[in-house]
Amino acid sequence: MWKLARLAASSLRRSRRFSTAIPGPCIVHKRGADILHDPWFNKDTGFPYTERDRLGLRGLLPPRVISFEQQYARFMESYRSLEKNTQGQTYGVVSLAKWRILNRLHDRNETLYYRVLIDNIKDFAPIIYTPTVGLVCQNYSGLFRRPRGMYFSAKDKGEMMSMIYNWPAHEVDMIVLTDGSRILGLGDLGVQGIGIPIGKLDMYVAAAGFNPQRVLPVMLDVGTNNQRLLEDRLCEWPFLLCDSYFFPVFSLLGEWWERSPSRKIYEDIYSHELSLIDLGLRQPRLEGEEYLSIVDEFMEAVFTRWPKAIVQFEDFQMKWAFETLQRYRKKFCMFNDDIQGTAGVALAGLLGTVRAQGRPLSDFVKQKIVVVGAGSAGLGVLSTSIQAAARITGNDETAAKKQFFLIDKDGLVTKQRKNLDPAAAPFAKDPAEIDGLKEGATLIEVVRKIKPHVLLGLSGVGGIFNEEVLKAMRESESTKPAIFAMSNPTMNAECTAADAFKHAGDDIVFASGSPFENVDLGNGKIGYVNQANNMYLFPGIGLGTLLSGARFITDGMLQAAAECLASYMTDEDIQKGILYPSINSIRHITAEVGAAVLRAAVAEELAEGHGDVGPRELKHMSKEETVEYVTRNMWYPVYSPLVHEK
Ligand SMILES: NC(=O)c1ccc[n+]([C@@H]2O[C@H](COP(=O)([O-])OP(=O)(O)OC[C@H]3O[C@@H](n4cnc5c(N)ncnc54)[C@H](O)[C@@H]3O)[C@@H](O)[C@H]2O)c1
Ligand SMILES: O=C(O)C[C@H](O)C(=O)O
Ligand SMILES: [Mg+2]
Repeated sequence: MWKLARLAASSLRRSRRFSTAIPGPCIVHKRGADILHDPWFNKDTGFPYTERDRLGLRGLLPPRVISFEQQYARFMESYRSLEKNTQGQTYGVVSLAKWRILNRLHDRNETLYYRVLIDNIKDFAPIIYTPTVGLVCQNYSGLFRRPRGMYFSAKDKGEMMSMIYNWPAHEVDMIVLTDGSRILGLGDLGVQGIGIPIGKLDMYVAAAGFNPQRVLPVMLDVGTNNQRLLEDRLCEWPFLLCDSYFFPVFSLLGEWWERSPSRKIYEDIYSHELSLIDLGLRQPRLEGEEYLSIVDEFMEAVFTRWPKAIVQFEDFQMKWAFETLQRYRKKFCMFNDDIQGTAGVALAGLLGTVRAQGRPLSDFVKQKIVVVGAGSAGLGVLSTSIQAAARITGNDETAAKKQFFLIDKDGLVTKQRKNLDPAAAPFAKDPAEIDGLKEGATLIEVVRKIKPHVLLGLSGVGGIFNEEVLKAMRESESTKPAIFAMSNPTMNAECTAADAFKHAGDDIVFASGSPFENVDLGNGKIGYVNQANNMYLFPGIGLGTLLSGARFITDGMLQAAAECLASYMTDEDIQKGILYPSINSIRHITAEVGAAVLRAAVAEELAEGHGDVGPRELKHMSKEETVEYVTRNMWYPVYSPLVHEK
């Protein structure tokens, strides 16, 4: 099946790439230079002469017409030479340089950008998405050149219903929204968190074929509690306003400069282009009702203008992640990716680890799983996995819960915990169940005592699966212990792939949220690295929901997505420790996931249809026809003839 999937994916790519079919026209309401400056329609030197005439472009471009294929080759050539020229430089310098060259293309010509992204997704996903997107967010104010998406701030209260009409597209299918309060494992980055919705939506376009003209990244700026951003270094050190090229001049000031507190800041700015001015509101985050009233107003505005849009909540701190999910999930078409998308991807991986041991899925309930991190992601994984275990055995959730152990920053979570977080309470252990372990037991104590089959990290703390913990996993009761270091970005991963294989042994299954290279174990053996990242599900959840026309995203639809991913891999691959498909076939897996979500919506009688395809037609589609329908509806970047209409 896996081979078939790959073949299908590559033949889809090939046929599209060399297709001679003439794409349908695209109506534009602008002419001349306005078109050249609009990345949705711009073709750079690719405008044919007839189009140059029709659109008033004659003379605005050099005379030679360059084909799409030539433009593509030219871009890839510059990208490869940038790779060559930055060899030996630090990760930060190289990856930001790569991000910049891609971002410039994104800002100029989206058709070409998405084509190079789709065709080179394995190389480019780590740049436009995790992990580089984390570095981009950290430096966003400094990297900012052109706005992308929309910004709604606490200052816009009462205005959002009209502001939403400032967005130029008539239709929007998918919105990714953040308030910047928990960006990957990097904490509160305020307005700079906008990089995350942009990166997620790039994946929506690349993996699910959303039309880039119908997606919208949104930042809800309600302030920040990040002291560094609040202090706004520009105001503290006004003389730093001068251009960074003056840095060498400052160096001439000798010892005074050496001792100056500004020096470090200036060096940061000079060497990494760090921002001097944060672009967000300089106020502490709104809390309580004030906060919720802003989100309420935004949601009302969105669904008033685009009643069929879908909103993905992304990287909200835990308290608001749970609260907003409960508040809106039965009112609007929305989901929280960190809670629900992550849970499905993790569950698919956990079921894979049972198969990797050559055991039937019913043995899932016999696996002992330690989850490290009791935040939105960790708790989402726990509740979804417990529900799945209960379904598999037909037992109730109380029985299923016994196999899971939860650890947070204060150690093992038990019912004896003072100020136990209500969200974590359902997973807190009874002292009678933990046989000798105490409330707050450390990670190493828990691993030594429990000898878990799986150690799964969603703590955001880099390196906490240290040598001692990984070595203790050698005593696991599993024949193939699994280590999931799911925190992002790379620096925040609980361990590296190399360390996991080195300390826990060659016979483990390894997955991480950010990509690592496979590990050479010697003697021709390879330690496979899986990327357990919600990117395997959110694009399909969004696409399946859109095409079904469902007004809500139910647990049943999410469960269908997770089950589809879990059954995607062959036993042969799973035995090798490969739990998820290669990112190269992300469009194929997304079509399957999208179809599964759509069918679940149909089964729950929620599907209202999309475009010309009504609920009855959806209902009568076979499984294969649904996959084909979803695939056919994926946007693919080709230059369409532009037709001007006033
Ligand atoms: N791979 C993926 O698809 C994926 C998806 C979602 C989140 N994540 C990552 O998971 C991490 C956590 O996300 P979140 O939304 O749950 O964050 P969160 O802030 O809501 O939760 C973090 C949790 O980790 C716990 N923690 C902190 N220090 C700890 C320590 N030393 N030992 C044990 N636990 C500790 C905290 O108590 C808290 O419960 C982030 O790095 C994020 O990037 C990955
Ligand atoms: O953004 C990612 O790469 C995954 C996840 O949503 C996260 O918050 O870490
Ligand atoms: Mg996230």
